[in-house]
Amino acid sequence: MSDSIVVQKVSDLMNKLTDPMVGIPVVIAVAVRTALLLSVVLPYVLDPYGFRKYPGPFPAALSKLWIARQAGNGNRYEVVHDQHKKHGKFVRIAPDHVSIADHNAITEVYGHGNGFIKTEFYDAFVSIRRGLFNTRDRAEHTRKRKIVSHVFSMKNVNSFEPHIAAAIVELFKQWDAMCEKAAKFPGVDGNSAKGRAVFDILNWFNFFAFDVIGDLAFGKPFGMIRSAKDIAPVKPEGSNQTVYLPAIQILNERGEYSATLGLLPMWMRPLAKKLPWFSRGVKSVKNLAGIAIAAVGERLANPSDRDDLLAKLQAGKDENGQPMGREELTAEALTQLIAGSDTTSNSSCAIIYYLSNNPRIMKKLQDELDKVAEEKAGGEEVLHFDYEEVKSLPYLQACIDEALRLHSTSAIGLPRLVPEGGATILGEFFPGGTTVSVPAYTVHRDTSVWGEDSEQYRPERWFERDPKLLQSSFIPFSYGPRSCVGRNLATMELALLISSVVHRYDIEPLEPGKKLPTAEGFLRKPLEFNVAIKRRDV
Ligand code: HEM
Repeated sequence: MSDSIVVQKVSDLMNKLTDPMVGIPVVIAVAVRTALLLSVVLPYVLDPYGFRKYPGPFPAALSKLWIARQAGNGNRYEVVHDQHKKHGKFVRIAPDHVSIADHNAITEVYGHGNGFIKTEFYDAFVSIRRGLFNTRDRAEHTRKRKIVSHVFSMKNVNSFEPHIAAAIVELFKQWDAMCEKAAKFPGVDGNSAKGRAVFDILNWFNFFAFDVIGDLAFGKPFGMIRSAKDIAPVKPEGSNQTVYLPAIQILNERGEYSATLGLLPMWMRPLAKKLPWFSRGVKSVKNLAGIAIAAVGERLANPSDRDDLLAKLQAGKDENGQPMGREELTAEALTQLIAGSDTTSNSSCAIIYYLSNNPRIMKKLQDELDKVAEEKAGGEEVLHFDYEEVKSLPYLQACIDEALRLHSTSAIGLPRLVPEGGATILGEFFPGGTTVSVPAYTVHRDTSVWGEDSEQYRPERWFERDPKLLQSSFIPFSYGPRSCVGRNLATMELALLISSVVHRYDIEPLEPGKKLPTAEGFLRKPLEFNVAIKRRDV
């Protein structure tokens, strides 16, 4: 696009934006318009990063507001994906940000020792104080990561298994009761008439994930499965009173708010927080912190000899032998709650969505699990599996991975700052201080890696294609020094929950073939998934 057309387009835009300034002295209106115009057009025309050559939506080249708007609409991953389909592997999604949809860029952007750090996008996620997830400083991150990665070593994670198993037992008590009721009192409509219990399985997976992380990170489950309610004790910052609030809803609101705020220029953020939509988000951030303050406070006031994540965080020491203080401990426990709850429940929901919509695959997985159950109990009832029994089942793992690939709860390109001196990625030079990202949703659909049917849910592809290539293109937990520290725990939780659910219940979608409705904050979240279930005859 020629520079004069750009100036004209932007000028029209600015005129529209500043129209309401009726009544403001003409001189001021003109000055404001000119300042806005120059701040947007000059960088475009001067092209200091050499980014004008990259295709993408025109407003994205002018201002960060374009990408912030996509995030606010809840489908940034999809809009960026469509741009890549249209333009290829490089797309400019903000004046200083290029999205690179190529698996070969993953190690270059996210790998160890490359010097790329998290951008100021992550500042919008800070509450109480910086935790492992939103710390940007490299030295501070290394210090925290040393303490926390020890907590999630395979040996430690194995000691968490009884807490997960207890939550599965609790969940099945509720589901069994609903199944029994539905079988005894078949309803008049299609599914309950068949003696199936009908419910939104996403809700239950949320209750499950919150109870597990509450149990591990705060010393006891929130009791959501038992009460079948989204409710948790909260001590708002600066208050001594405990109130009860919907934690899952608060977490969702906070994710949407932070993921949008983080895309606005720094100077705009304090102003944006005054707008009604954002001010609700500010409240959610405070309330979420209040959950950690209440829970950690209670645990510290009543020390226990429990062997859980909080105990291990308390015992953890940095390289100087220093443990974390109370505030840091609370912030890290909060980080685990945020990072380890709806990531797991969204993924569990997506896995069951794909399995129940593909009866052939579900049956094949059930056959694999029935064999294990037979070996374990010789025909007696198996309430749930142990990790040792399911961790190496090839088809189970392929079913889980295939759903993580397609759903990608972390779907956006996680933004990283190019280090001083710049970097060359896939032959293209990116100056220091610019932002690059590799979008998981798009990389997970690359037909040259996953096959022409990459949009299909087909676990068999994991046995047919080059395993090295697939693994190097599979980033549900990201990659490198900032990849998911809780991956071992998440892998165990998913394997235990999915194997046990699929073995015990026959699950049908209430509306077969219906697209899973999603909305994206920081994560791509399913909105609901209604199923009709009954106990299997096993
Ligand atoms: C299926 C479940 C999960 C998925 C898909 C997932 C995915 C991810 C991804 C993509 C990142 C990188 C985020 C970024 O760079 O912005 C991440 C980081 C992180 N995850 Fe997970 N996660 C899961 C479960 C968990 C669990 C169970 C925990 C802990 C209880 C956890 C704790 C963390 C933490 C603390 C970080 C920040 C690590 C750092 O910056 O050093 N995650 N996770």
